[in-house]
Amino acid sequence: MTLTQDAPARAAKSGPPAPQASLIVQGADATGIVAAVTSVLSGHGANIVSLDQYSDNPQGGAFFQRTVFGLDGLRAALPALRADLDRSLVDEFGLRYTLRDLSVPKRVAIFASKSDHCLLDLLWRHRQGQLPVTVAMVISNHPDVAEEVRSFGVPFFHVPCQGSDKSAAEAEHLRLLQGNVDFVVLARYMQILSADFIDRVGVPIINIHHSFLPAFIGAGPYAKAKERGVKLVGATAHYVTENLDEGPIIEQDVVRVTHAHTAGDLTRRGADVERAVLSRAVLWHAEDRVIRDGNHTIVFA
Ligand SMILES: Nc1nc2c(c(=O)[nH]1)N[C@@H](CN(C=O)c1ccc(C(=O)N[C@@H](CCC(=O)O)C(=O)O)cc1)CN2
Repeated sequence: MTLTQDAPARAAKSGPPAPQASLIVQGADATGIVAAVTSVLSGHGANIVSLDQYSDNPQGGAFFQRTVFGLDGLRAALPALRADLDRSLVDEFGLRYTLRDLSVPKRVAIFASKSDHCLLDLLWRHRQGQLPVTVAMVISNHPDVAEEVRSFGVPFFHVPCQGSDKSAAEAEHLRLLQGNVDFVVLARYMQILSADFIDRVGVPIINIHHSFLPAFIGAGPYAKAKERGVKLVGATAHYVTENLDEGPIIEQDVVRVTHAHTAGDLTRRGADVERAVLSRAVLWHAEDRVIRDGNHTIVFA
């Protein structure tokens, strides 16, 4: 007869849940990193809520880890936590890390042009509480969506951008953003950003491209897809670099189409995919689930 003794039920902590933070670690893989992270966190009385890790080579390559932990008195503890993480992860292992209080949502600026489906989808999801961000503003090179954006209580700025010289528009963008956002989203914004702007804005920029990259880079992908006779159309959310539509991919998806679909049908079917892909990418970025590694990403979704 086997007697089993259930472990005594641990009494759940009463009161509000402890504030949570994300700790993102990346760098050269080595033995002992996980132990170092958990040792620092436990030494401060933190409770690990989730921990995801990826090493790209068992023989020693790159190390990526996302940890979410809860800690009462988190805000006051952050300086001492950083000091211990600096000593352990940076000085001992030569790693990079970010530590962020998840109760402070990232601030995002959304850029749009005439197609408004991705923009309005993000604003609707945000109003529903599905996107843990603060929408700081919407900027568009067309005035069409001004009233709808303002109906969500979000500031709207019309910054015209015609012709090849975009320097005046980009200068105005930088003035509006003025270091007051944590990332930018291009929600079908149809202007190519200069390398100078990308450098000076200084925060990640997420774009939704309306094709399953690397197919059909650039403008008019649905017309190109119809011409090619594809059986799938898709969308790709990626970080923006100066190389058009070639930045690190965050998320993709596709939908089936047939010979009977017109280019307009492809556009309409693709729009649903664009909205879903962009909202997932924005959510994952907002929750520190995406780690950039050169022109690739590691996504702990
Ligand atoms: N530096 C980058 N800028 C932008 C990227 C990028 O990856 N790197 N993505 C684009 C979005 N995009 C496709 O998803 C795209 C937008 C616009 C064009 C384009 O040819 N635009 C013309 C003007 C078109 C117009 O005025 O209607 C241009 O800018 O000269 C191609 C692809 C956003 N920017």
